[in-house]
Amino acid sequence: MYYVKAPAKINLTLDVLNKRSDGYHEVEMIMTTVDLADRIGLELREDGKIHILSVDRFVPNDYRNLAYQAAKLLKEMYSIQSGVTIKIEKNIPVAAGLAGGSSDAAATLRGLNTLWGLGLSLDELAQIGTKIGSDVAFCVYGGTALATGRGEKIQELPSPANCWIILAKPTLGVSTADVYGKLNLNRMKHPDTKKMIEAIETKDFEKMCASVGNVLESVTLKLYPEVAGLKEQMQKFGADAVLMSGSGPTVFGIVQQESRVQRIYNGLRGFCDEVYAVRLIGERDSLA
Ligand SMILES: C[C@](O)(CO)[C@H](O)COP(=O)(O)OP(=O)(O)OC[C@H]1O[C@@H](n2ccc(N)nc2=O)[C@H](O)[C@@H]1O
Ligand SMILES: Nc1ncnc2c1ncn2[C@@H]1O[C@H](COP(=O)(O)OP(=O)(O)OP(=O)(O)O)[C@@H](O)[C@H]1O
Repeated sequence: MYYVKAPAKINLTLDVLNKRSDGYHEVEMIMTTVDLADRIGLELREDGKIHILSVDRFVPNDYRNLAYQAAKLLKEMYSIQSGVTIKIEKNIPVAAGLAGGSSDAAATLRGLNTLWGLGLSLDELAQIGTKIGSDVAFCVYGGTALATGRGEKIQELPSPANCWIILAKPTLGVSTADVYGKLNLNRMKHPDTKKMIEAIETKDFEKMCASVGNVLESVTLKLYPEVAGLKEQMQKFGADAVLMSGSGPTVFGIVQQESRVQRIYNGLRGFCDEVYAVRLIGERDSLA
Protein backbone atom coordinates (compact mmCIF):
# COMPACT_ATOMS: atom_id res chain seq x y z
CA MET A 1 0.00 0.00 0.00
CA TYR A 2 1.07 3.57 -0.76
CA TYR A 3 -0.05 5.90 2.04
CA VAL A 4 -1.09 9.55 1.77
CA LYS A 5 -2.06 11.91 4.59
CA ALA A 6 -5.40 13.75 4.44
CA PRO A 7 -5.56 16.46 7.13
CA ALA A 8 -8.69 18.28 8.33
CA LYS A 9 -9.19 22.00 7.75
CA ILE A 10 -10.70 24.75 9.86
CA ASN A 11 -12.05 28.10 8.70
CA LEU A 12 -10.47 30.99 10.61
CA THR A 13 -12.87 33.27 8.71
CA LEU A 14 -15.83 32.47 6.48
CA ASP A 15 -17.64 35.31 4.73
CA VAL A 16 -20.37 35.09 2.10
CA LEU A 17 -20.49 37.95 -0.41
CA ASN A 18 -23.53 37.02 -2.52
CA LYS A 19 -25.52 34.23 -4.08
CA ARG A 20 -24.55 33.30 -7.63
CA SER A 21 -26.80 32.32 -10.50
CA ASP A 22 -25.36 28.75 -10.44
CA GLY A 23 -26.73 28.18 -6.92
CA TYR A 24 -23.38 28.49 -5.14
CA HIS A 25 -22.40 31.40 -2.92
CA GLU A 26 -19.46 33.68 -3.55
CA VAL A 27 -17.26 33.28 -0.49
CA GLU A 28 -14.14 34.78 1.05
CA MET A 29 -12.57 32.53 3.65
CA ILE A 30 -9.28 31.82 5.34
CA MET A 31 -8.56 28.15 5.86
CA THR A 32 -5.75 26.30 7.54
CA THR A 33 -4.95 22.63 8.11
CA VAL A 34 -4.74 20.97 11.52
CA ASP A 35 -2.89 17.89 12.67
CA LEU A 36 -5.91 15.57 12.66
CA ALA A 37 -5.75 13.44 9.54
CA ASP A 38 -7.26 10.49 7.74
CA ARG A 39 -4.79 8.01 6.27
CA ILE A 40 -5.43 6.95 2.69
CA GLY A 41 -3.85 3.71 1.46
CA LEU A 42 -3.71 3.16 -2.31
CA GLU A 43 -3.00 -0.14 -4.08
CA LEU A 44 -3.28 -0.54 -7.84
CA ARG A 45 -5.40 -3.43 -9.17
CA GLU A 46 -5.35 -5.19 -12.50
CA ASP A 47 -9.13 -5.63 -12.89
CA GLY A 48 -9.61 -1.88 -13.57
CA LYS A 49 -12.08 -1.46 -10.67
CA ILE A 50 -12.16 1.26 -8.03
CA HIS A 51 -12.76 -0.28 -4.64
CA ILE A 52 -13.26 1.59 -1.34
CA LEU A 53 -12.28 -0.12 1.92
CA SER A 54 -13.52 1.55 5.09
CA VAL A 55 -14.74 0.24 8.41
CA ASP A 56 -16.44 3.52 9.40
CA ARG A 57 -20.19 3.01 9.05
CA PHE A 58 -20.75 6.68 8.13
CA VAL A 59 -18.37 6.57 5.18
CA PRO A 60 -19.99 5.42 1.91
CA ASN A 61 -18.04 2.67 0.11
CA ASP A 62 -19.36 3.36 -3.40
CA TYR A 63 -19.57 6.18 -6.00
CA ARG A 64 -20.83 8.55 -3.25
CA ASN A 65 -17.39 8.54 -1.63
CA LEU A 66 -15.44 11.64 -2.69
CA ALA A 67 -12.20 9.61 -2.86
CA TYR A 68 -13.95 7.21 -5.29
CA GLN A 69 -15.04 10.20 -7.39
CA ALA A 70 -11.48 11.55 -7.43
CA ALA A 71 -10.05 8.22 -8.67
CA LYS A 72 -12.80 7.81 -11.30
CA LEU A 73 -12.28 11.31 -12.65
CA LEU A 74 -8.49 10.91 -13.00
CA LYS A 75 -8.88 7.43 -14.51
CA GLU A 76 -11.32 8.71 -17.14
CA MET A 77 -9.46 11.94 -17.93
CA TYR A 78 -6.17 10.11 -18.54
CA SER A 79 -7.58 6.82 -19.93
CA ILE A 80 -5.92 4.73 -17.19
CA GLN A 81 -6.46 0.97 -17.49
CA SER A 82 -5.48 0.01 -13.96
CA GLY A 83 -7.93 0.15 -11.05
CA VAL A 84 -7.22 1.00 -7.43
CA THR A 85 -8.17 -0.12 -3.94
CA ILE A 86 -8.58 2.94 -1.71
CA LYS A 87 -8.35 2.17 2.00
CA ILE A 88 -9.70 4.98 4.18
CA GLU A 89 -8.54 5.01 7.81
CA LYS A 90 -10.95 7.58 9.17
CA ASN A 91 -9.88 9.85 12.02
CA ILE A 92 -11.63 13.07 10.98
CA PRO A 93 -15.25 13.17 12.21
CA VAL A 94 -17.76 12.84 9.32
CA ALA A 95 -20.11 15.68 8.26
CA ALA A 96 -18.39 17.89 10.80
CA GLY A 97 -17.32 21.03 8.88
CA LEU A 98 -13.72 19.77 8.79
CA ALA A 99 -13.67 18.82 5.07
CA GLY A 100 -12.90 15.15 5.77
CA GLY A 101 -14.37 13.86 2.51
CA SER A 102 -12.77 16.67 0.49
CA SER A 103 -9.38 15.96 2.05
CA ASP A 104 -9.70 12.24 1.25
CA ALA A 105 -10.46 13.17 -2.38
CA ALA A 106 -7.48 15.56 -2.50
CA ALA A 107 -5.12 12.94 -1.01
CA THR A 108 -6.38 10.40 -3.55
CA LEU A 109 -5.63 12.83 -6.39
CA ARG A 110 -2.10 13.47 -5.07
CA GLY A 111 -1.42 9.79 -4.47
CA LEU A 112 -2.70 8.59 -7.83
CA ASN A 113 -0.80 11.37 -9.60
CA THR A 114 2.33 9.66 -8.24
CA LEU A 115 1.23 6.01 -8.66
CA TRP A 116 -0.09 6.52 -12.18
CA GLY A 117 2.92 8.71 -13.10
CA LEU A 118 0.76 11.54 -14.43
CA GLY A 119 3.18 14.36 -13.60
CA LEU A 120 0.39 16.85 -12.87
CA SER A 121 1.15 20.01 -10.87
CA LEU A 122 -0.72 20.87 -7.65
CA ASP A 123 -2.52 23.64 -9.59
CA GLU A 124 -3.73 21.06 -12.14
CA LEU A 125 -4.82 18.65 -9.41
CA ALA A 126 -6.67 21.47 -7.63
CA GLN A 127 -8.50 22.33 -10.84
CA ILE A 128 -9.57 18.71 -11.26
CA GLY A 129 -10.56 18.55 -7.56
CA THR A 130 -12.92 21.49 -7.97
CA LYS A 131 -15.17 19.27 -10.10
CA ILE A 132 -15.71 17.11 -6.99
CA GLY A 133 -16.37 19.82 -4.38
CA SER A 134 -15.60 23.41 -3.44
CA ASP A 135 -13.21 22.49 -0.59
CA VAL A 136 -11.11 19.98 -2.58
CA ALA A 137 -8.83 22.58 -4.21
CA PHE A 138 -7.71 23.92 -0.82
CA CYS A 139 -7.16 20.38 0.45
CA VAL A 140 -4.88 19.59 -2.51
CA TYR A 141 -2.44 22.27 -1.28
CA GLY A 142 -3.03 22.27 2.50
CA GLY A 143 -1.26 24.89 4.60
CA THR A 144 -2.97 28.26 5.01
CA ALA A 145 -4.82 30.12 2.26
CA LEU A 146 -7.38 32.71 1.29
CA ALA A 147 -10.11 30.96 -0.73
CA THR A 148 -12.48 32.93 -2.96
CA GLY A 149 -14.95 32.23 -5.76
CA ARG A 150 -17.03 29.31 -4.53
CA GLY A 151 -13.96 28.34 -2.47
CA GLU A 152 -11.82 27.01 -5.33
CA LYS A 153 -9.58 30.04 -5.97
CA ILE A 154 -6.63 29.63 -3.65
CA GLN A 155 -4.03 32.21 -2.62
CA GLU A 156 -1.35 30.86 -0.31
CA LEU A 157 -0.73 32.62 3.01
CA PRO A 158 2.13 32.16 5.49
CA SER A 159 1.66 30.05 8.60
CA PRO A 160 -0.19 31.84 11.44
CA ALA A 161 1.30 32.20 14.94
CA ASN A 162 2.03 28.85 16.60
CA CYS A 163 -0.90 27.60 18.64
CA TRP A 164 -3.06 24.67 19.71
CA ILE A 165 -6.49 23.95 18.28
CA ILE A 166 -9.11 22.17 20.36
CA LEU A 167 -11.88 20.63 18.28
CA ALA A 168 -15.20 19.57 19.77
CA LYS A 169 -17.82 17.86 17.64
CA PRO A 170 -21.35 17.47 18.99
CA THR A 171 -23.11 14.23 17.98
CA LEU A 172 -25.05 15.64 15.06
CA GLY A 173 -24.29 15.96 11.37
CA VAL A 174 -24.97 19.12 9.38
CA SER A 175 -25.88 19.44 5.69
CA THR A 176 -23.73 22.14 4.07
CA ALA A 177 -26.34 22.76 1.34
CA ASP A 178 -29.03 23.22 3.98
CA VAL A 179 -26.98 25.75 5.94
CA TYR A 180 -26.09 27.84 2.86
CA GLY A 181 -29.74 27.61 1.76
CA LYS A 182 -31.01 29.07 5.04
CA LEU A 183 -28.54 31.97 5.15
CA ASN A 184 -30.14 35.43 5.24
CA LEU A 185 -27.86 37.54 3.05
CA ASN A 186 -29.29 40.80 4.40
CA ARG A 187 -28.49 40.03 8.00
CA MET A 188 -24.86 39.03 8.32
CA LYS A 189 -22.05 40.08 10.62
CA HIS A 190 -19.12 39.99 8.18
CA PRO A 191 -15.68 39.02 9.50
CA ASP A 192 -12.76 41.35 8.75
CA THR A 193 -10.82 39.17 6.29
CA LYS A 194 -8.18 41.83 5.67
CA LYS A 195 -7.41 42.11 9.37
CA MET A 196 -7.08 38.33 9.62
CA ILE A 197 -4.62 38.31 6.70
CA GLU A 198 -2.56 41.01 8.46
CA ALA A 199 -2.68 39.02 11.71
CA ILE A 200 -1.41 35.92 9.89
CA GLU A 201 1.31 37.78 8.00
CA THR A 202 2.65 39.42 11.18
CA LYS A 203 2.09 36.24 13.28
CA ASP A 204 0.10 38.39 15.72
CA PHE A 205 -1.73 35.88 17.95
CA GLU A 206 -4.04 38.39 19.72
CA LYS A 207 -5.03 40.02 16.43
CA MET A 208 -5.75 36.60 14.92
CA CYS A 209 -8.02 35.75 17.85
CA ALA A 210 -9.81 39.08 17.52
CA SER A 211 -10.42 38.55 13.79
CA VAL A 212 -12.10 35.12 13.65
CA GLY A 213 -15.65 35.06 12.26
CA ASN A 214 -18.02 32.80 10.35
CA VAL A 215 -21.30 34.04 8.86
CA LEU A 216 -22.69 30.49 8.74
CA GLU A 217 -22.81 30.44 12.57
CA SER A 218 -26.00 32.53 12.39
CA VAL A 219 -27.76 29.56 10.72
CA THR A 220 -26.24 26.52 12.45
CA LEU A 221 -26.32 27.95 15.99
CA LYS A 222 -30.02 28.72 15.57
CA LEU A 223 -30.78 25.25 14.14
CA TYR A 224 -28.74 23.47 16.83
CA PRO A 225 -28.57 25.36 20.15
CA GLU A 226 -26.16 22.71 21.49
CA VAL A 227 -23.49 24.13 19.16
CA ALA A 228 -23.95 27.56 20.76
CA GLY A 229 -23.75 25.87 24.18
CA LEU A 230 -20.50 24.17 23.25
CA LYS A 231 -19.02 27.50 22.11
CA GLU A 232 -19.91 29.01 25.48
CA GLN A 233 -18.34 26.12 27.37
CA MET A 234 -15.13 26.39 25.40
CA GLN A 235 -14.96 30.12 26.09
CA LYS A 236 -15.61 29.50 29.78
CA PHE A 237 -12.83 26.92 30.01
CA GLY A 238 -10.41 29.57 28.76
CA ALA A 239 -9.79 29.25 25.00
CA ASP A 240 -8.36 32.45 23.53
CA ALA A 241 -10.87 32.45 20.65
CA VAL A 242 -13.76 30.15 19.74
CA LEU A 243 -15.49 29.64 16.39
CA MET A 244 -17.56 27.13 14.44
CA SER A 245 -15.72 25.57 11.47
CA GLY A 246 -17.33 25.60 8.00
CA SER A 247 -21.04 24.87 8.14
CA GLY A 248 -20.51 23.13 11.49
CA PRO A 249 -21.25 21.56 13.83
CA THR A 250 -17.59 21.30 14.99
CA VAL A 251 -16.48 24.14 17.23
CA PHE A 252 -12.79 24.95 17.61
CA GLY A 253 -10.89 26.86 20.23
CA ILE A 254 -7.55 28.55 19.64
CA VAL A 255 -5.17 28.26 22.58
CA GLN A 256 -1.67 29.68 22.88
CA GLN A 257 -0.49 28.28 26.24
CA GLU A 258 0.22 24.58 26.21
CA SER A 259 -0.42 24.43 29.98
CA ARG A 260 -4.08 25.36 29.39
CA VAL A 261 -4.77 22.78 26.68
CA GLN A 262 -5.25 19.76 28.95
CA ARG A 263 -7.60 21.63 31.28
CA ILE A 264 -9.83 22.81 28.44
CA TYR A 265 -9.74 19.33 26.85
CA ASN A 266 -10.73 17.61 30.12
CA GLY A 267 -13.45 20.16 30.82
CA LEU A 268 -15.02 19.69 27.41
CA ARG A 269 -14.91 15.89 27.62
CA GLY A 270 -17.63 16.22 30.26
CA PHE A 271 -19.99 17.68 27.65
CA CYS A 272 -18.89 16.17 24.38
CA ASP A 273 -17.70 12.68 23.30
CA GLU A 274 -15.51 13.84 20.44
CA VAL A 275 -12.80 16.27 21.53
CA TYR A 276 -9.32 16.60 20.00
CA ALA A 277 -6.35 18.76 20.96
CA VAL A 278 -4.11 19.19 17.93
CA ARG A 279 -1.47 21.48 16.48
CA LEU A 280 -2.17 23.80 13.60
CA ILE A 281 -0.20 22.84 10.45
CA GLY A 282 0.04 26.28 8.90
CA GLU A 283 2.60 25.44 6.21
CA ARG A 284 2.14 23.40 3.08
CA ASP A 285 4.11 20.24 3.77
CA SER A 286 4.83 17.08 1.86
CA LEU A 287 1.37 15.55 1.98
CA ALA A 288 1.86 13.14 -0.90
C1 LIG B 1 -18.66 25.26 4.27
C2 LIG B 1 -17.35 24.99 3.58
O1 LIG B 1 -16.87 23.70 3.96
C3 LIG B 1 -16.32 26.00 4.07
O2 LIG B 1 -14.99 25.63 3.81
C4 LIG B 1 -17.46 25.06 2.07
O3 LIG B 1 -17.93 26.32 1.66
C5 LIG B 1 -18.34 23.96 1.49
O4 LIG B 1 -17.55 23.15 0.71
P1 LIG B 1 -18.02 21.70 0.18
O5 LIG B 1 -18.54 20.90 1.32
O6 LIG B 1 -16.88 21.18 -0.61
O7 LIG B 1 -19.24 22.10 -0.70
P2 LIG B 1 -19.77 21.49 -2.10
O8 LIG B 1 -19.79 20.01 -2.01
O9 LIG B 1 -19.06 22.14 -3.23
O10 LIG B 1 -21.25 22.06 -2.07
C6 LIG B 1 -22.27 21.55 -1.26
C7 LIG B 1 -23.43 22.53 -1.31
O11 LIG B 1 -23.14 23.70 -0.49
C8 LIG B 1 -23.60 24.87 -1.10
N1 LIG B 1 -22.45 25.78 -1.36
C9 LIG B 1 -21.17 25.32 -1.30
C10 LIG B 1 -20.11 26.17 -1.53
C11 LIG B 1 -20.38 27.53 -1.86
N2 LIG B 1 -19.40 28.39 -2.10
N3 LIG B 1 -21.67 27.95 -1.93
C12 LIG B 1 -22.71 27.12 -1.67
O12 LIG B 1 -23.87 27.52 -1.73
C13 LIG B 1 -24.32 24.46 -2.37
O13 LIG B 1 -25.68 24.31 -2.06
C14 LIG B 1 -23.72 23.09 -2.68
O14 LIG B 1 -24.61 22.28 -3.39
N1 LIG C 1 -14.30 9.99 2.13
C1 LIG C 1 -15.37 10.41 2.81
N2 LIG C 1 -15.30 10.60 4.14
C2 LIG C 1 -16.39 11.03 4.82
N3 LIG C 1 -17.59 11.29 4.28
C3 LIG C 1 -17.71 11.14 2.96
C4 LIG C 1 -16.61 10.69 2.17
N4 LIG C 1 -17.02 10.67 0.90
C5 LIG C 1 -18.30 11.06 0.89
N5 LIG C 1 -18.75 11.33 2.11
C6 LIG C 1 -20.11 11.81 2.42
O1 LIG C 1 -20.04 13.22 2.57
C7 LIG C 1 -20.81 13.68 3.68
C8 LIG C 1 -20.07 14.87 4.30
O2 LIG C 1 -18.89 14.40 4.88
P1 LIG C 1 -17.59 15.27 5.18
O3 LIG C 1 -16.95 14.62 6.36
O4 LIG C 1 -16.79 15.47 3.98
O5 LIG C 1 -18.28 16.65 5.60
P2 LIG C 1 -17.73 18.04 6.04
O6 LIG C 1 -16.56 17.89 6.95
O7 LIG C 1 -18.89 18.82 6.59
O8 LIG C 1 -17.24 18.70 4.71
P3 LIG C 1 -17.07 20.26 4.36
O9 LIG C 1 -16.38 20.89 5.53
O10 LIG C 1 -16.23 20.19 3.11
O11 LIG C 1 -18.45 20.78 4.11
C9 LIG C 1 -20.94 12.48 4.60
O12 LIG C 1 -22.18 12.46 5.20
C10 LIG C 1 -20.71 11.25 3.71
O13 LIG C 1 -21.91 10.62 3.39
